[in-house]
Amino acid sequence: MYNSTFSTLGFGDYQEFKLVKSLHADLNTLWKVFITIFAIYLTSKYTYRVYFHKLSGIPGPPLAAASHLYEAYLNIIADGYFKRLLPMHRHYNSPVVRIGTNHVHVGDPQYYHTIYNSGSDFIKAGEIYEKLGIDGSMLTICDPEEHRQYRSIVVSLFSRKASDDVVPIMGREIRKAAQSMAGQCRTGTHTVICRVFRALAADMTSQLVLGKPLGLIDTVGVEADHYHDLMRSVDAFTRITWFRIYYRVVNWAIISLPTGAVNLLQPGLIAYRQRFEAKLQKTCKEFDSGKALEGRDTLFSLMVQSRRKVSQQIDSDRFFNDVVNYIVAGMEATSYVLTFATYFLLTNPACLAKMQKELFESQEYVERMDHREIMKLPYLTAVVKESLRLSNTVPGHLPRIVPASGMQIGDYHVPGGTMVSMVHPVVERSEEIFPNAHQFLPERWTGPDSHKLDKWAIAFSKGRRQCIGMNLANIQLYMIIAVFFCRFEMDLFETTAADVDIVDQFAPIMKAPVKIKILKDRWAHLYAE
Ligand code: HEM
Repeated sequence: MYNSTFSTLGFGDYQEFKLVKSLHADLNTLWKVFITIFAIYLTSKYTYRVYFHKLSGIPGPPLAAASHLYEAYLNIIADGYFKRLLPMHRHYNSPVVRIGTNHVHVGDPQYYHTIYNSGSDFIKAGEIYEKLGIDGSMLTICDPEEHRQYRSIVVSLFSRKASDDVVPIMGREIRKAAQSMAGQCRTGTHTVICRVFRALAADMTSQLVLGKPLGLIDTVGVEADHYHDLMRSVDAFTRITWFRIYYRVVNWAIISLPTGAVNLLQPGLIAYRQRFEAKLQKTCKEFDSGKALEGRDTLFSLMVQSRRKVSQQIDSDRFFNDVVNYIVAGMEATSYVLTFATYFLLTNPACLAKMQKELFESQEYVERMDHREIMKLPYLTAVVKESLRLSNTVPGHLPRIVPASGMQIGDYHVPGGTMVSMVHPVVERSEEIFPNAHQFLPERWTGPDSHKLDKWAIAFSKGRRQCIGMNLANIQLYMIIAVFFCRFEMDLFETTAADVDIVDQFAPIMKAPVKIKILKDRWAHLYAE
């Protein structure tokens, strides 16, 4: 009878019921043991990291010291860890705070040059840079000797002279962009200005690095929203940058994606890759057959010539990552500063009027796009410097590793091997260095003592790891601001201060795009058809 009862319950007989019951009890016990061990493990880890770790004497939020999840939450879900850092220094009243298990942040500008200047022994932190998913790109090379060798191969591409040589093509491209915006002026439509700047900057970077513009500017005015595939791809890439950094599996998963999925997520990227690979192969073949490489140097020719022996293979994945890094760094950083400059000028009519007066008085140079003369204009120079200062182009930490001897910060000794960072606003928003630091005041760069501030102009970073594209970026900033503001009377369109607040995706992303309307084309008569 018992057995029939057990069989109605789904068991063969009483013995089987007992067996399953004891198994169930064993599993329950096992589960409890597992949870207890796990809780002990977490508690000891927490206790060790917060109270006994070599950085435990440095103030900071205990959760940040205990786990990377604190930082991951703020970077992935909230607006970005960088927004919490300056308040943290105030809260703990300390020049150094512990912001991760093995990571401190310095909040006193006097240490900036120790960490980032030439001659500094603070090397880039591989823990962050090597996880960006762009292995082989200059930005991610952390070993100082490897970086020195690589940079010496390509540095001539980015010299002031090489950047000057790009100016005639830059002038042509700026004219094209301005013409398409003039068209919008006639139809009364608004422009998402960062997309025009992104197109210009991507084309200029590829002209400098690859010897030819990618042609993005030709789509401005053709595509209604100017949202080129390359921009979509870059946006898709940056959206997951923090996931890549914290969870390696994401990088692995992306590499393993089938072509169709990559095309969907990052439109056009595979086509670019094929194009660059074909060009690289062609350059290799030409060089290997003893043919002299013609024309101006490009990344292709320099990389091919730098191989230790003829026919040595170039790792195409790493080469492609390097190309992508140049284009993305050039496109995003430059367009971002230009967008901010536009916003600052359109919300500060007195500064705009002062700059325009100077531009109108030099209109012949601006029309001719004579960059040497344009770059001498004092108020425009001040506008460029102030826009660079306030736009916080690299919101992330720029982490470095403290050398073996350690570092003294105020009363605290930071041991060698610790990751140390300093976000740019520590310097760029310092009231001691830049009084009324949150205001857009180009005048601060024009006074008799203003040259002393140049030491604190750090938007491109300093030292050996300073931005290699600085010359090109500067020329673009001057030329584009000069031409657009001399030619057009513009106004913001449905754009507020909240829109230009930024989210840190390793690159800064504005909460909403800056939109403008062109009210008047002052040069319409020059370009009348
Ligand atoms: C206004 C525009 C720009 C700003 C504010 C800017 C800013 C910076 C900063 C702060 C760094 C240091 C990053 C770090 O230490 O992790 C950097 C590095 C770099 N930038 Fe730029 N950048 C700009 C434009 C460009 C352009 C136009 C290019 C390419 C042509 C470029 C290519 C690079 C590269 C390759 C690096 C890595 C250099 C190295 O590690 O040696 N950037 N940039």
